[in-house]
Amino acid sequence: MSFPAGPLWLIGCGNMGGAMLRRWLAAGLDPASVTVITRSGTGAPAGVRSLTALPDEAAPATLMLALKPQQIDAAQALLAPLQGQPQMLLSILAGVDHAALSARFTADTIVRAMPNLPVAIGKGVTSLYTYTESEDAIAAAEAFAAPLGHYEWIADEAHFDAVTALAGSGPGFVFRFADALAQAGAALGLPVDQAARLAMATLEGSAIMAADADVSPAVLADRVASPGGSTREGLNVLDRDEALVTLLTETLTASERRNAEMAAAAR
Ligand SMILES: NC(=O)C1=CN([C@@H]2O[C@H](COP(=O)(O)OP(=O)(O)OC[C@H]3O[C@@H](n4cnc5c(N)ncnc54)[C@H](OP(=O)(O)O)[C@@H]3O)[C@@H](O)[C@H]2O)C=CC1
Ligand SMILES: O=C(O)[C@@H]1CCC=N1
Repeated sequence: MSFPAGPLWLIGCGNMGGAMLRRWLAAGLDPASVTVITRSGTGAPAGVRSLTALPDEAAPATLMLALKPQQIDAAQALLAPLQGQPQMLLSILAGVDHAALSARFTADTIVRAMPNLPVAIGKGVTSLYTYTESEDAIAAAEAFAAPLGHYEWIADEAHFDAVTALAGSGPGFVFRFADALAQAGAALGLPVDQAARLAMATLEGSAIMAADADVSPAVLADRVASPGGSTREGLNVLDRDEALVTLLTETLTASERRNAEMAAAAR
């Protein structure tokens, strides 16, 4: 799948915008077609035009908002003099909904995308949402999403904050789990660096195996747990009163609520 024709401008290019752009460049996007606009003029990959103000040029084919949700008003002010309108406005702003975007920006098509950090290695998850039924616009959005890893369309925008909590923030929770696993090993007396290495390699192998398996992670967990053995004793702790499920439900609920707050602030 090739990238849509025409220029791509990014407003903001930090942790996430930078990760996406670097992946696109690695997948063959022409750096000469890309412009990054930030306040500091930093963060753009080599070969990409980096500006601190809107250029005196016609609107690009694709305009991506990659600054913080709290910076949406600054983006609106920056883009006010834009000449014409982009074919696609791609927003990765957590929480900020289609209505808030369309009240501030004009584009042939507005697409919300919620990536996660592993897009940097082409193993990300990107959730997409749009009102449009234009096949060309949908194909253009998918052309940007495909090099990033797994992507799917979310049918109901009301689910977008939950999707953001699960997959957008998810790597943060998984990284924290990896750290906790290592800390728990160290608490049992293992050298700290060895516990960290073992935890990370265990997570890597388990994630790859679960992703490729034809059975659920729950079934795989039971395969690790020999009857009467030690894994079952550990699983009993995680399963007692659904402790882990309860903790993660609370975790996602808190993130989802924050996304909703940011959405409300942007309306
Ligand atoms: N980090 C993640 O894992 C994920 C983030 N997101 C979303 O991605 C967006 C960006 O997050 P993240 O990359 O982490 O944030 P960062 O703080 O790393 O990056 C923000 C970028 O916006 C630029 N910026 C800030 N203000 C302006 C402005 N007024 N005009 C132009 N550029 C500006 C910053 O550069 P400068 O300061 O030089 O202007 C910087 O390049 C957020 O909306 C977030 O919800 C979505 C999914 C996952
Ligand atoms: O923390 C945030 O607000 C963003 C949204 C998903 C991941 N990072």
